[in-house]
Amino acid sequence: MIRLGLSTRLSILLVCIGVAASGATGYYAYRANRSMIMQEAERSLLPATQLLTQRFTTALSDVADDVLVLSTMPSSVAVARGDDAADAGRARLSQVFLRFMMHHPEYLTIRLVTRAHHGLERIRVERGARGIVVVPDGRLQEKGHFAYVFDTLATAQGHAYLSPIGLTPDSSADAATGRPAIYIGAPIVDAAGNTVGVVVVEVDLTQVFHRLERDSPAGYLVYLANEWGDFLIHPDSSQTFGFAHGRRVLMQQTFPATHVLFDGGPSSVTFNGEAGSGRAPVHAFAFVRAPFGAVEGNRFIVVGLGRSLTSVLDSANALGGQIVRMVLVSSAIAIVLAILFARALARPLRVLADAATDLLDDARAQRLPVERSDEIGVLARCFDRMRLEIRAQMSTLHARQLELSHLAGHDALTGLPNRMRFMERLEAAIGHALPKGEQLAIMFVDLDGFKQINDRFGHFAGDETLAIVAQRLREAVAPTDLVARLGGDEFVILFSDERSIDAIDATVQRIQSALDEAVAIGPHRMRVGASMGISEFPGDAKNAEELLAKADAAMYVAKTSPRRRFVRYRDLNADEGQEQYGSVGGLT
Ligand SMILES: Nc1nc2c(ncn2[C@@H]2O[C@H](COP(=O)(O)OP(=O)(O)OP(=O)(O)O)[C@@H](O)[C@H]2O)c(=O)[nH]1
Repeated sequence: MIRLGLSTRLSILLVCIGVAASGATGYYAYRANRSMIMQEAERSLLPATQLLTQRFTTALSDVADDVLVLSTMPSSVAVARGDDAADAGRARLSQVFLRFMMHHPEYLTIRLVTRAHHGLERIRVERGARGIVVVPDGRLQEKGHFAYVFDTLATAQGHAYLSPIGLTPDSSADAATGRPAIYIGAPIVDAAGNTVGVVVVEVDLTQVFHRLERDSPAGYLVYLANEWGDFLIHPDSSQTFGFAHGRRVLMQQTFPATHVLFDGGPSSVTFNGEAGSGRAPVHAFAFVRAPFGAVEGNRFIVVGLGRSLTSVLDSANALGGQIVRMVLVSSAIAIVLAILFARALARPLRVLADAATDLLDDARAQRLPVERSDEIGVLARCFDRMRLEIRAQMSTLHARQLELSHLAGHDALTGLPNRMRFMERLEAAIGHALPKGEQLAIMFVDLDGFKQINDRFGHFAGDETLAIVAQRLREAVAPTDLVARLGGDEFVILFSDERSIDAIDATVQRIQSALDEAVAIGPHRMRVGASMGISEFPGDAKNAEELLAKADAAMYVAKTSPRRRFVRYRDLNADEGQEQYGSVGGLT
């Protein structure tokens, strides 16, 4: 598995944070901008809807004004009362009605209905297939059972009655069967204050609706519903006047957000398609409830406008694209900065780690950021102090180790290598000489009569003597030769250099001369003799132990010989008088 360094991991972390932060910022900026644009579109839609509503109600008010004018004409009162002189007046009034019909193509009928005779029509002018006609008396009907008659009769003087909007029945004007229509009526009140009849105008709303749609901005969807929610205007005409075809298509079902308008809540509501209307999410909607008519059961209408948000959201989407580019650029910058920052942070740590890896490397230690004033600087300074202390401790320890090692391999009294160190050096020398076929020799030196010095002058004098002998032996041999003390009064010398081997006899002479010189111990002067035995590699032995034993044996022969101070081991077998050295017979 690849192990990532601190710098890499820190870079990845910072990059992730940077990219996530810029991405989240961009995303929320886009969302906020989009919802702001949509809310603005909804808000701006509301005044347009209110204006449209006002136009619709104004159009109906104009009709109501006409009706009120007609109902207050003196001839209307006379005709409604059925005065005998009214026939002439009725003819004139019919003409007035006719003219109103001519000026208002949306009027389907204008009726004057008397209260008497079960609401008998006294005048009816209607728009038929053959144009506007005054209906002859024979076709006039009793209308007292129609709501628009008895509701208008119940309406106060000076007020107009507006019927619910419905489709014109078959019995209406021939040319307008099945069209959206409304009855607007006003009571005819005589001088005594009695309501004697009504004037009712039947209005074809098709043209009003068309005008509303025409007046609304292009591309807008127009909706109109009655107080129960039945669509009267809908972009899809099959959704309108469902109640007339035995099915209800209700605004509050199509747009659940409009429920509040029908439940007596606020008089307007705005939302967009994303607010759960079930419509395409690319539309903003505004719906306004407006009072309509004055009679119970005929209370209000709801007008709505829908606006496509496609063009509005285009700018949001353009901004979204720009945000994506900005996020990409800022992410790239974040990546570069994160890498630089992580490296800058990790570099001093790496220097610290390098210095910690090798405490003895001064070049690495010199790169420590000790001059920094931050936490890393504090850490570096602490580390540098610790490093110097460790180094000092290590030097001390090393010196002690060397001392111990020296003590372990040297004799404390004479300072010469001891037996153990001598054997190591001898084995090493044999190992070196063996493959090269070289020679080497050792000399065993044992003092004569040393015990007497101890006994006569004390142990201290013996020690002094041993130290002086060691010094003289060292001076008597070549620098390449190794003098060691085996213990007691026994010394040994290793000759590994070829010239030293050749000059052994001369060396023996020098040793003897050196030892013959009296040793001064305090006021006393004494002589110390020595017996020497020499063995050679590879002639006498093949290994260190054997070589030493044979030098010892040769020395022993010399010690026991009354004439010889030194003996070569190789000479022992050659000597015929081995019995003369019988004490070494077992050593060979
Ligand atoms: N002062 C002193 N005496 C030591 C030391 N080591 C051993 N000795 C003594 O050295 C003496 C050696 O005895 P021997 O081997 O009989 O010595 P010698 O009298 O020279 O006899 P030969 O070797 O047989 O000639 C003993 O008395 C030891 O106690 C030492 O470090 N210092």
